[in-house]
Amino acid sequence: MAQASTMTARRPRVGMFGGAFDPPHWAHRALADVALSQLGLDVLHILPTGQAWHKARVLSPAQHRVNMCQLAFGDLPNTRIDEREIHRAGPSYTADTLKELAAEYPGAELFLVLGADQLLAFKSWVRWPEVLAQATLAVANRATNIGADATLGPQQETDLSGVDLPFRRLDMPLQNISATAVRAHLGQTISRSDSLQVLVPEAVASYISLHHLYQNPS
Ligand SMILES: Nc1ncnc2c1ncn2[C@@H]1O[C@H](COP(=O)(O)OP(=O)(O)OP(=O)(O)O)[C@@H](O)[C@H]1O
Ligand SMILES: O=C(O)c1ccc[n+]([C@@H]2O[C@H](COP(=O)([O-])O)[C@@H](O)[C@H]2O)c1
Repeated sequence: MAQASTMTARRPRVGMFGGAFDPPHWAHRALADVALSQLGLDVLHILPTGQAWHKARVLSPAQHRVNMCQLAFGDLPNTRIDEREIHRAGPSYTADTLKELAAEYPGAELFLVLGADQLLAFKSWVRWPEVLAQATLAVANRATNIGADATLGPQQETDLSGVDLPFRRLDMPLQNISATAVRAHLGQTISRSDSLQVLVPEAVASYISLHHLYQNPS
């Protein structure tokens, strides 16, 4: 009689990393990179947000953000730029996206990659318990000065000790960059493109310059 195998197959590991990516910057790329290696992902879906119900400003046209994501992340292994939230009608809810990914990868282990600021806001997300039931939160720390202040002053880690949610930490040196600071920099600096490369990958900087993006900061 054949013996039942004691070996269990490894479940595929699928990551989801969503963002406005307006524009994608070096910290986004670093976060995708550490997620791939530290979580041992088989695939990482990068999802530019369609309608960001939680953001006050109007996002740049989706096609620009998708194109910049291709330039920022396209050469990372096992990475897919996933446009589904852009094509979905209505606000982008992560619970919907994870439900779809779970159906597309039956039996897979799902990871949601995010920064510390979004972990602190997590209980404001729509159907957040559903998100938690579907995926492991994988969180990189972020400096406390974010937004337009991101590149200023000394860096201090966000205190996550009071978070009463299960999450896994990603080990990433603090990257003092935000998209808000990139947009502010572009709106204010006279000789812009040279210094931009410390904030965004070179190909993204060239794209921004070619398409005259972010000339009026918001
Ligand atoms: N410097 C950073 N360190 C760690 N995580 C980050 C950093 N910047 C962005 N993230 C994370 O990347 C994801 C997408 O972020 P998003 O596209 O909103 O960029 P942002 O820089 O926060 O943008 P904005 O300044 O326009 O709000 C979020 O989970 C966010 O926490
Ligand atoms: O589903 C929600 O209600 C929800 C609320 C806030 C943020 N998110 C998602 O979290 C990701 C990061 O958000 P942001 O604002 O940092 O770009 C992005 O994929 C958003 O769609 C999702």
